[in-house]
Amino acid sequence: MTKDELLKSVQAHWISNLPFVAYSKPDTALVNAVLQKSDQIHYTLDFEESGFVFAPFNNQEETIIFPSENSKLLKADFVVEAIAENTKADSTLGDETETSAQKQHKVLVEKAISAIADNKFKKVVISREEVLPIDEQSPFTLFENLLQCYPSAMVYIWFHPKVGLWLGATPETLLQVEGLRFKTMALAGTQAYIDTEAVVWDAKNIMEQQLVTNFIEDQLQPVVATLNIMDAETIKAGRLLHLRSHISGILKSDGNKLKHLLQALHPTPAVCGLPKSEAKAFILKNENYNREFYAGFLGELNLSKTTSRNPNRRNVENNAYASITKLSHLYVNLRCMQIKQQNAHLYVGGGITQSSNPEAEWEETVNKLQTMKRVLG
Ligand SMILES: C=C(O[C@@H]1C=C(C(=O)O)C=C[C@H]1O)C(=O)O
Repeated sequence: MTKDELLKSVQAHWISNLPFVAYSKPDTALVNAVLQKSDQIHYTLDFEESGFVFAPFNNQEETIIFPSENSKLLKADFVVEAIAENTKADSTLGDETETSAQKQHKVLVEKAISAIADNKFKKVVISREEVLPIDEQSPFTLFENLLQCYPSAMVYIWFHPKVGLWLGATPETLLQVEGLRFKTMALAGTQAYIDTEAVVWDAKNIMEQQLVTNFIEDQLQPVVATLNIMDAETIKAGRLLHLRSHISGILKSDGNKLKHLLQALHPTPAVCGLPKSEAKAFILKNENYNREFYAGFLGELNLSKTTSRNPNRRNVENNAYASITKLSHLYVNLRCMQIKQQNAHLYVGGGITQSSNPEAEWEETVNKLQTMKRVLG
């Protein structure tokens, strides 16, 4: 199946008002689609089912799943035709809108800095929503633009008639598990990409990313048999740079319940703060909008992968040794937007610590918003 054929099937599903997701995982030339056969909303409670999940930021709320058994799965190869990333002009808003949004954001950042000074918490991620008209653009054109622009991101378009239509290109893995092996990352710290990845990071960004690494380490320690944490490295995501530490290891055989791992990790201080419950309470009370699925997570849950222990021996006896491994690849829902009527609702945030500067934090959100604005044309 070609990418165009896949997208045609997905669009037909959309026109029939049925739930679907189409996505491409980082650095793969493959688009997948999951087409749910009815418009029912299924929730996962124990993360034991197989399917595609879409979880809100607020971990007290339920996670939607398109169960594999109720869905049709499609796959197609595609070729990234050109890196269109630098070809589109940045769009800007009128001054007036920008000024009031800017003021509101800075007031909230100042409030967060005061709360940190009062020892209420150490870090909190403050975010905002920006609404832009999209005129007649089809969400599928936006999805194709995202695929072209961000081959190293998890790019998706997700729809449920009772929930909404979301698109994104996220650089952040929440958790990958294959059998007992797992991978995650501590991603935080941001600066604009200006021609080079060989940059120096200031103490604020280094500390911000270290807090995320420490949190993940503490949360995983009780459930892992081995844990490897790599040194932080600079990575490019669109026209931004972040600090990232790869974290991997092997889960204890009795500690691999995904539900518990996800409860331990989500939401990480990369999108919420530290300590988690205090930061989350501050966000829910003070942000000027509802995050819904922004800073939640999404991806494949418990897909089956059959591995033969000895692929060279094609005999009957060998089949007895084939084993089924469960595979989950989950990503944090960042650099995303929701389409409502003819508007795109863009979501963006940044980590606030004691040494944050409100003006610089505003600029950071403006830079991050370009990831989505670039594909809006
Ligand atoms: C919260 C976002 O990004 C997160 C926050 C970052 C930061 O504060 O520097 C960097 C990467 C992400 O972990 C976002 O893009 O909205």
